[in-house]
Amino acid sequence: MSIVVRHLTHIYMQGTPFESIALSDVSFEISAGEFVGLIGHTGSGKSTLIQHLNGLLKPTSGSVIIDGVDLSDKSTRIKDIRHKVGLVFQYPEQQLFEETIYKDIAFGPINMGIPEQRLPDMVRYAMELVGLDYDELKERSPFELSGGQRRRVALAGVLAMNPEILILDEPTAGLDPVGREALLTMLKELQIKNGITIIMVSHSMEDVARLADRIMVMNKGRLAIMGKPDEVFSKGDMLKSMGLGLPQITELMQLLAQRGKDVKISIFSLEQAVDEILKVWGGKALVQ
Ligand SMILES: Nc1ncnc2c1ncn2[C@@H]1O[C@H](COP(=O)(O)OP(=O)(O)OP(=O)(O)O)[C@@H](O)[C@H]1O
Repeated sequence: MSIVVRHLTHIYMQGTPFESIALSDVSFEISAGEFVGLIGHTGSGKSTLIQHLNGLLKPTSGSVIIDGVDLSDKSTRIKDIRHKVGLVFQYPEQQLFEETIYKDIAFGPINMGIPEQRLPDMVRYAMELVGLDYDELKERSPFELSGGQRRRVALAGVLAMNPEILILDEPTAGLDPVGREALLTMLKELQIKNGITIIMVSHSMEDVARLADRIMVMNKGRLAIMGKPDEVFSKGDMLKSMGLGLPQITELMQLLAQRGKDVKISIFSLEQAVDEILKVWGGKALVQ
């Protein structure tokens, strides 16, 4: 399911003294099955942008076309779009409210009018996708779980509606390192195994560099750069001028290159860096 955004502008409180241009002439396309990282300094327009992708916000001008359907067309049923495009806000676990995990995850499908006999299979499927054991957990209260597990329940609630596009606003915020890693691995698997298109807002250059096929960089309401991680992170000075940095491991490789070492600089993970360093130094100890 493709996403096409054309000349999208969004002005909050237009015509008042509080008017604020949050998005200005933003255009891009995302293909089905891509993992896109969305980065940008605070206030650059990321949240405003993602809320347009499932019709939660309406463009001041320009268009958003999901799978060939223009969300601004009068005939478009926004409810249908919301089932196809799952939006996971920051700290989604704060919106859990049912007494059991089962009821919380079934809430969306019930609202969609899914017949009751199909619900157990849908809830089981969604829980399996996020690595939660259906039989063990379905009757438990979400409030007995750890923060990371609660977030998985919230995510399962969105996945139960079988979205083709999943948009997440800083999904790892507030999780410990183990919880972060597990969640990111799970998202990558959702893309690879289930073919779900993923757009992930993140403040972590490391995470987007490692996971995203392409990265969008927002700056002051405009789409400043969109490209593969190596294209985006080759523009270090431009990123710096927007208050952003490079993944630390990329920076390390660039420093080695600047000091005359013949290393590849488009390196985004520790594993890649170790391989590259061992290749260049022939497996010998680096410090002798
Ligand atoms: N509901 C609103 N009413 C008025 N202005 C808003 C509203 N929401 C956002 N803005 C303004 O729009 C601009 C873009 O905000 P937005 O929340 O989209 O940025 P962001 O990149 O998601 O920021 P952050 O990283 O802090 O979440 C900012 O100048 C912000 O102050």
